[in-house]
Amino acid sequence: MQVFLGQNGDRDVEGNELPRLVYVSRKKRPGFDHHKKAGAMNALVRVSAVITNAPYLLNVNCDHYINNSKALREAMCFMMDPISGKKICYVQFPQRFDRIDRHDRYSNCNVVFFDINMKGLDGKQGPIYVGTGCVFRRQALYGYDAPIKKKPPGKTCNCWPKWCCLCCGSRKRGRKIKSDEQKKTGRNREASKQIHALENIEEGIEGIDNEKSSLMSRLKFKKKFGQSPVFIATTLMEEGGAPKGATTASLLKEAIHVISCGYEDKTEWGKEVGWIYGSVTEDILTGFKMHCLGWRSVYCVPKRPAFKGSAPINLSDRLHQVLRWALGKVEILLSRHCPIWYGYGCGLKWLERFSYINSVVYPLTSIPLIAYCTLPAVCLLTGKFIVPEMSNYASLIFMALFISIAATGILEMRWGGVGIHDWWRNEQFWVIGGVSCHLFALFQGLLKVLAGVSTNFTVTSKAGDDGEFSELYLFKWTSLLIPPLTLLILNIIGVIVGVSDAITNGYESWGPLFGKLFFALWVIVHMYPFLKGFMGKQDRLPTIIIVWAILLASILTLLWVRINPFISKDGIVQEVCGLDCN
Ligand SMILES: O=c1ccn([C@@H]2O[C@H](COP(=O)(O)OP(=O)(O)O[C@H]3O[C@H](CO)[C@@H](O)[C@H](O)[C@H]3O)[C@@H](O)[C@H]2O)c(=O)[nH]1
Repeated sequence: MQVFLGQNGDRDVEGNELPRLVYVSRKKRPGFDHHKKAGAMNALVRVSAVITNAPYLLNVNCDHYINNSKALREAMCFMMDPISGKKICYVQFPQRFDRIDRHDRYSNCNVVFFDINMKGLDGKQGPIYVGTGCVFRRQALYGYDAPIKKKPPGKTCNCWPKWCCLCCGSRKRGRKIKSDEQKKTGRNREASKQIHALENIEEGIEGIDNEKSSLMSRLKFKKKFGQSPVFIATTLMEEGGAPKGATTASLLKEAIHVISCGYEDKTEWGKEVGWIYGSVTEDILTGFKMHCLGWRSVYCVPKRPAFKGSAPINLSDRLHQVLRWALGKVEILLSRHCPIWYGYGCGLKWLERFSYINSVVYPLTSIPLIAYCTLPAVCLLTGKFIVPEMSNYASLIFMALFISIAATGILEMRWGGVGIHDWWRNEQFWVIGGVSCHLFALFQGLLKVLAGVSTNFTVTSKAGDDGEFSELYLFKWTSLLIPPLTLLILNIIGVIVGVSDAITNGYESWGPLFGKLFFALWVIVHMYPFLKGFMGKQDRLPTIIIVWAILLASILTLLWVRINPFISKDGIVQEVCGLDCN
């Protein structure tokens, strides 16, 4: 751990002490699970509590930077709002990126998510936490319930002195409170318990009360937060501020203690406290737990982007990033924290739950999506049609559904200020990612749950500094490319076979062909950015792709000849073709 910018506290021109920069590098013992980013964040939460104990924390990825010096003040406006501020656990800013290619080929900017979905969630219980560009209330990270709304003045309880603290949720230092929590239910009880425990431990630490109950509370706190009394003391200081009377040297020593390897053993860090472990997308899980405790979050979108960062601009890195996100969601879906069954009877609102469910089940859509992308090619190759004949009534319902989906899309785009180009890129990458990353994530997630095969948090490779976008054209082979490539080739072969079939069979076969071609071409245009990703700068296909395409085409041709070998079941039918061969 190194302290920069004035070990002894430098001062600005007005004599105010300047903040110090403390660089922390965790000890990582081999064979120990350090919980990657979530573990790193938790270590930082503890160190910062011991050194400064600021009541608010800013979290930014290592490849992100502050782009708007006023952003933090905007976040504080929400946090310190006298009416609604106390219930806010975090203020999330949208992720914005530098060095993305002009057309945002792989939908890196995620505009639909950041400008439509997140804004929508802000009207419910708040946006989900996306891992960076987020200001937290420190108390919310300690696994406490959100504060309960104060009763209007007329209804204030007057039962002073005995039960005052328990009923009204206010805290009075030094006053002994009898434990009567059993009478209360749900959140009220939990909040009261915490208040009671806080009272006791505070007294214990200051040496005022050494009774058995105080000892019990202290044990409870150690079980929750670990063995550092200094850290525990800081968790009780809601308004923040460094522990009084401690020297810098002793605080630094304590800071090193709280990031030691085994500090979190047998504590609730990563389970109920701090960043939550158990998923490679620790961010969504952490935010979800806070919403379950009744907190609300806020989405803040200043005109000038608050933070900016880099994104993986080449196809393979982008697919790996999407794979990790989807894998994290499958891990949550199959865990005890799945929003379908976790956290009933607590502070999570129904619509917020619904959106969390939506954000963890989406990898499952890869299965129908693959079927929909394969069927057009199958239809073209076998001559059958994907859509069955429909009655008038069914067509009406079909049209109504289609129109309502389109209308929702248009309205969302208008309200969110999203352009058609961004929307279309999003649609394209949804299909590309859906048939590859989401499918792989589903299998990896199942393997993890059923066979215990662990998953890795690999840091995403991001764009470099060159302005040439050379990385955009970089081709890196990965097995994630196989499913979309196969579907693309299948559909292209389907189109070729369908058209050549129509050419040989004459004028009447063109009509039904158009319907079939429509669906196959729909798949192909969705895959267009994927195809571009293969071409590189020179617009040339790599050899491996040509080999794969030839192989696939040969297999399909052989299969087709086997299934439909140009002869009827009764043997070869000889027809007069009308040409005079002589
Ligand atoms: O062992 C680790 C690994 C990662 N990190 C940090 O985690 C960040 C995110 O990693 P990266 O691979 O760059 O993430 P992204 O692909 O950009 O992923 C997004 O999605 C992740 C999972 O949902 C979140 O953790 C990220 O914050 C969010 O930006 C990095 O910048 C590091 O700051 C660590 O501190 N320790």
